[in-house]
Amino acid sequence: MATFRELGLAPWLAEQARQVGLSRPTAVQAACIPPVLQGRDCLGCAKTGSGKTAAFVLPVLQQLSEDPYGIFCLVLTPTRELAYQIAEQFRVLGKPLGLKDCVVVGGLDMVAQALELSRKPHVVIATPGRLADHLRSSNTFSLKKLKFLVLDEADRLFEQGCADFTADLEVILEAVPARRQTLLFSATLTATLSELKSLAMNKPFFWEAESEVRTVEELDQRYLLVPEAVKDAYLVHLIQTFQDEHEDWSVIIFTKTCKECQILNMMLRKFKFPSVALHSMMKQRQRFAALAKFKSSIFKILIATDLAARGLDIPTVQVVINHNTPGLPKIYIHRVGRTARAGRNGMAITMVTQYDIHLVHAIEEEIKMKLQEFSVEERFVLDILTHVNVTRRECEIELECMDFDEKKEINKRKQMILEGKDPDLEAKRKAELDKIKKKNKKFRDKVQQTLQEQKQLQMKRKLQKRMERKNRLQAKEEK
Ligand SMILES: Nc1ncnc2c1ncn2[C@@H]1O[C@H](COP(=O)(O)OP(=O)(O)OP(=O)(O)O)[C@@H](O)[C@H]1O
Repeated sequence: MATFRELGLAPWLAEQARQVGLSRPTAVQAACIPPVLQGRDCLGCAKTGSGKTAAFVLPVLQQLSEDPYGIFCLVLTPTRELAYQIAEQFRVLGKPLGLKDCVVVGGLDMVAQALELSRKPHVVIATPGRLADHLRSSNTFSLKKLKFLVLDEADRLFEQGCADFTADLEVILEAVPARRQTLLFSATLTATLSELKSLAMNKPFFWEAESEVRTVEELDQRYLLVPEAVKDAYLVHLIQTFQDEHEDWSVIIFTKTCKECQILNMMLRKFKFPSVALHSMMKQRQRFAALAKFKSSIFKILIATDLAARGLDIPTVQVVINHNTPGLPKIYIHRVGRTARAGRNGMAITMVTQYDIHLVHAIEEEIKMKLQEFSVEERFVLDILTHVNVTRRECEIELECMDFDEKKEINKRKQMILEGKDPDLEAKRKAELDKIKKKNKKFRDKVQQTLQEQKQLQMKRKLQKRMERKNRLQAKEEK
């Protein structure tokens, strides 16, 4: 593999990379840095933890050092935590340049951000929502001279998931010049490739790591078949085992909802495990504080929603536990990619209930490999089952007293107002939709019931006939 110098990076930058521990380029860096330096657009698809961030940070810094002006580069990324992580990479690698960066994310003071933007930072790292808000509301900065537009986790930015960035991206794309270099990176680009290609029109260079399997070799991928009702007892047992068997351990547990995340955190704390929660219903300062505590290994367990599924680079994470089987294989790939990064080993354990088997098959099909079973001595789980279930119920009651659901409702309304929707009108629409759904369900149930009854009747008749035939035969034999 070539050196950073051979890829075309300046000596100062190659030296800076070496000093921060990047001695030789990874495959995605070796493939993407030269075309980016040549001025081409780039779409890079490489596995989790393979160094995609430096694959765009390094060439941007090199070009910036040659011709520094205004806001030179804009990086968009789906989560606030990820924005800070990328900014950190720009800072450490761009230290010799005296790089000025600005992070623009939601949940923090907008005025302070507007001031920072007006001071023309070299690089802006932003989540789409907040940057679009700034563009809509102020004219203190311009993106018109931008040289680079980077979309990290590019497929997520264009997905219409629970956070839909489409409207905000439209505002941003209006504000950036058409003549620019566009760089798109993700571990899962392929499904959204055609949409993304329309953004990168400057002799786009597409690179995808050559590999049949979509996850890294160093990752040991397991599943644990558990009945829904005893899931938490298995979880407590797993965590207890890690704690007992390893000196230095660090685990991320992914949950389906914010509420589940909060309850599990409360529950694990009651069992005296050092855990912190990370989900979108927490205040931004709490989110950063939780992540900092986990990164510094003060707390060994991070319980998170899919907010933490993409991009977060915490080298100490040895195990990822999926408390629910992810509904989409893509989410699975990103979640388990929080461990086994940069050549390290790691393990992912996915809890699978009787209702999730089809999801596991979809995951296996996508990643092109089979998950292995993780075995647990069930008697240990049985020993703690009642205690765990009672503790969980206590936590649920505590959370109900904290009006968690009510807060969620308030947040939802706030979000709708921000999106220009009328919450009451939306609620009315939803109620009407629910009514129709209920009616349809009632009809379906009735049809189902009738079919069932007919089936039972047929069975009964069949049985009756069989009995009659038997009786007749018996009577004949007796004669
Ligand atoms: N050339 C290199 N040599 C050694 N380590 C590297 C090199 N490039 C990057 N790394 C390290 O690898 C780790 C993962 O890098 P990075 O976060 O960029 O991965 P990624 O491909 O963006 O992953 P994800 O898809 O999860 O976002 C980081 O800790 C980073 O410092």
